[in-house]
Amino acid sequence: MKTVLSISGINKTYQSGFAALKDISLDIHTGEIFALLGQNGAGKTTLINIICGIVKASSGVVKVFGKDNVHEYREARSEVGLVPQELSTDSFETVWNTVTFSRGLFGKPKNPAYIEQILKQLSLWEKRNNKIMTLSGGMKRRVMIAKALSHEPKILFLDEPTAGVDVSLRKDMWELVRGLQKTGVTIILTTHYIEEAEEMADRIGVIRQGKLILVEPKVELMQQLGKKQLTLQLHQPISQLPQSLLLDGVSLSGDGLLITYTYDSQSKNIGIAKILEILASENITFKDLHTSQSSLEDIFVSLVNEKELTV
Ligand SMILES: Nc1ncnc2c1ncn2[C@@H]1O[C@H](COP(=O)(O)OP(=O)(O)OP(=O)(O)O)[C@@H](O)[C@H]1O
Repeated sequence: MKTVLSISGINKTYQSGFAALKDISLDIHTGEIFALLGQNGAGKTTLINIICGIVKASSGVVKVFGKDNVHEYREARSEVGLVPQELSTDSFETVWNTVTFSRGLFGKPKNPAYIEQILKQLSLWEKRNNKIMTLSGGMKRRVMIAKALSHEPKILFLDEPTAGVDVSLRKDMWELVRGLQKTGVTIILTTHYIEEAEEMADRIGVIRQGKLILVEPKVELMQQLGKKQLTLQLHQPISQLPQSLLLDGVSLSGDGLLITYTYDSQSKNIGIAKILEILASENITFKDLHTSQSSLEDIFVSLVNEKELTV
């Protein structure tokens, strides 16, 4: 897999002395959608701003298509588009002028056919002559995307693309991002919404208190998250599990009253029916049984709340 963006050993300590990023290293692959998850203040925007050259790292190296984003700033920056969290456009300008002007800022020659193409792709063509102030919030967000795409970047950063956006617009946005991916753009987005990462991402990174604590392909993460648990509350405590139940995922509580069986739906496991059969054959009776399933949300919350970093 080709690496389009390589981040190594990035640290950022703000002037206030606050260490916002701690030794971040990450490679982004061609054509993937990478979701960076983290709570408020985790460091997501700081990282994106460093990559895009808006904030200076205290140490570390960022390379965009092999170009150092400090020493070869122009080349590196020309490959990157950024849709910032805050909507900032000149309200009195038209959509067309705003997007065209943005392209000019990167020193790219005029290309009306390309601008037309992205405005159509973003369903903004009908509004091309409208002043930005006359557009709805969702349309303004699309204008921000059009601006970010105006100089034909190969990597697009979307910082909280759907913050404060209603459900239907969020779905439209997802469609749009998938469409961009099909045109060969690599996409990195930050989000608070777990479902957004679940829906969109090929890989997920979790950032907590300035540290990148996990990077996983979504499918693998979902398998971890797909864990289920069966809990059996016994009538009588037992001192230890019978030999036939000494299996992976089966455990007994300290008071000998609860047997739990944790399994993941994808992998082979001996099955609930089998466990119940063994219990019956061992004359172990239970008065209650319940199953539970951890969600992506559970895992994420437990990851970001852990006091000490163990990963
Ligand atoms: N210019 C600055 N000076 C000092 N501290 C800053 C500065 N900018 C950001 N920070 C701090 O760095 C930390 C990371 O902020 P950042 O904006 O990167 O977080 P985030 O993960 O994007 O959060 P959110 O989801 O709320 O946007 C926060 O504690 C923030 O207060």
